Amino acid sequence: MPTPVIAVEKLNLRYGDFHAVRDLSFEVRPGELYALLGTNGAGKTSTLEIVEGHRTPTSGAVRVFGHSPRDRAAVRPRMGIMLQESGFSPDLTVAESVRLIGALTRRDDDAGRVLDIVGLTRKADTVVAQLSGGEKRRLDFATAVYGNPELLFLDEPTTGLDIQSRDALWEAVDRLRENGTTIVLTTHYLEEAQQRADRIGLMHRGVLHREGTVGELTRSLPSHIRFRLPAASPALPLPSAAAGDGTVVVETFTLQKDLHLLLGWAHDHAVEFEDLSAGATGLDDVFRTLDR
Ligand SMILES: Nc1ncnc2c1ncn2[C@@H]1O[C@H](COP(=O)(O)OP(=O)(O)OP(=O)(O)O)[C@@H](O)[C@H]1O
Repeated sequence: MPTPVIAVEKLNLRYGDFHAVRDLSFEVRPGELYALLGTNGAGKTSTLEIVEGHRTPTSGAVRVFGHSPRDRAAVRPRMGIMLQESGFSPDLTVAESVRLIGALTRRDDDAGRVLDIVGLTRKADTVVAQLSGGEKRRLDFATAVYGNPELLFLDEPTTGLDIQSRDALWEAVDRLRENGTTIVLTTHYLEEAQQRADRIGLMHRGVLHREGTVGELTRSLPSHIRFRLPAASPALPLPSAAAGDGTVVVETFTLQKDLHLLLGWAHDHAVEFEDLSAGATGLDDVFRTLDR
């Protein structure tokens, strides 16, 4: 097993009396996209702030590239950070902001190159105060990827972005991954994590509730087949439940087989299913199993 890029062991964080992160342990391996997901207030941002070196834990061990995250000289040049809220100076231009933050990372790059990635070339001379919310997010991303960091933190990167900007952002992430960049992602857009994460850590109330690939997290939950039946249909060949709106729901761990059986039955009985849908279990189903 290669040395992890991030190693977190028995991390605890208290805000006064409030125990926000409890005995959290996880590793992020070289080149993987690790999604730290969870419910509101689960402790994701607090955890990332510690790993990024912005916050001191109450107890526990954190290593980034084998160093303490507080060892700025060793760690900062190797990581790019896209925070949830940007801290740009409103009266600097877009290009000046990139150059300033780029200089702080001590990585070399060209401001024009990263602005091109996020489609902000035409705004290079605009002051930050005049950017839209989505443009500020894109500027955030541009500064995070300045100099192709080995480790990239993306904290809810696509919130407020239109579909073209989202696609452009993920395309840029894909290119970084081809070069071996390790990514840590938090997002509430579960389908983004479902499509892209190599592994997922699922946090709830300060605890790492579950961890694994999407397959590992969803395997223990059934898939659903949903449809409406015309009045006076014969009895179904499978156990089913009725949802409040009259939809019939079949829960199954063998989706393809049961769907085949149902469609064959419908054909034999000349029954037309209305609003038929069949879906594999998603991360959203896993989230719904967490109590509030
Ligand atoms: N500075 C602070 N002082 C006191 N409590 C805090 C502070 N920052 C965060 N908290 C609390 O710690 C908990 C974890 O917050 P955190 O921002 O890490 O959660 P999160 O998982 O990122 O949530 P979200 O998905 O809503 O962004 C929350 O209950 C929050 O209210």
